[in-house]
Amino acid sequence: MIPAGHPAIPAPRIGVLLMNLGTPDGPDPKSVKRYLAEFLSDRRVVELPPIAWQPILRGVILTTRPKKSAHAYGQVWREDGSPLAAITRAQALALKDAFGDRVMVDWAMRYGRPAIADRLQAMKDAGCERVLLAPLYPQYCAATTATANDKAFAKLATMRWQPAIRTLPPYYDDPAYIDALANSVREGLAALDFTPDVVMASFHGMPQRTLELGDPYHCHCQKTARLLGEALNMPLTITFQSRFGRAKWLEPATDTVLAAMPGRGVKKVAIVAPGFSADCVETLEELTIRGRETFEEAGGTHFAYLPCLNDSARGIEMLRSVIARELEGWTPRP
Ligand SMILES: C=CC1=C(C)c2cc3[nH]c(cc4nc(cc5[nH]c(cc1n2)c(C)c5CCC(=O)O)C(CCC(=O)O)=C4C)c(C)c3C=C
Ligand SMILES: [Fe+2]
Ligand SMILES: [Fe+2]
Repeated sequence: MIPAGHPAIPAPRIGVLLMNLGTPDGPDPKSVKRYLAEFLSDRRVVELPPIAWQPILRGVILTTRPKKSAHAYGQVWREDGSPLAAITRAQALALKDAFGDRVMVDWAMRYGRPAIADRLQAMKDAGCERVLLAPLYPQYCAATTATANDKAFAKLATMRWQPAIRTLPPYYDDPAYIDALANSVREGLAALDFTPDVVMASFHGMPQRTLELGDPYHCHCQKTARLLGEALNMPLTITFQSRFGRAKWLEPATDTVLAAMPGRGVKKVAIVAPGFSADCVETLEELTIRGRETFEEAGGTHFAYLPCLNDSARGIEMLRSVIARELEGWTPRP
């Protein structure tokens, strides 16, 4: 029995915390510098000893890149903020409606705001005794999935009374994800006023060394592209974008392929970015703006970028189904 005067124990709730990468607070060099300093100091992202890396980061990268990146962000910034943050927020709201009162859905960013630690605390304060951490990356990468989970676990390490925790596994080959992508690409292609010679699947890159050290990201991307191609019944050209730094990154590089295709007679291209759960600076600026320029300057005549699943009805239904499966058995106590 609860003694008189003791606060009633609230009904146990389930929390789902969507976690994405993070983005600057504004499209200005100062905000971008703060964001990049945190992001690129993460040893899951740049796997170099700090004593070698920090002088390069502080001396060269943070004095040159923020201005260039701020320009890129400025070209895609929306009235409601950074596309990545606005879309992740919209995904959380839509999933909240989909799950109803039983589940508290919230969102947080690995770098910047809203912080994972704050949102996890808010879930605990709201009575969530069970929390699913959901890194929104279909393909597992230590630099994205693991570091988001690490950040949540670091907060849990400070809690006396932790909620029970599960993490969302990567869903790169989940039929719900492949079907949603295939339907979205089919619809996108049908709406074009041209038939592409090539459909490209561009994934974010990572250093080649990371693959050699055992990161499954490259294999996950390959499998997603194979299954998507099979579902669409068409060959896809897989490429890796966003190369950073001097080390060798996964190949073939998206920009190199775009520059070479027109010379080989490929003048019409459509690009999809299946590794991004939300459109962001990497898809909206690097692919849609710079990718198009590269392709057209090389002689390409038709270019289309097909959007990510974002908070579309089929994107939300896909997320709902992969999340719901991980919540099984977590029915509230009577
Ligand atoms: C989807 C998976 C991603 C992987 C894998 C990844 C690895 C990775 N990224 C960098 C460096 C940068 N990435 C940047 C932006 C960015 N990266 C991802 C996703 C992955 N990154 C997203 C969703 C975004 C967009 C963020 C946004 O605000 O819209 C940037 C910042 C932009 C810029 O200055 O160009 C950098 C830098 C490294 C080194 C890396 C290594 C494994
Ligand atoms: Fe990145
Ligand atoms: Fe980029």
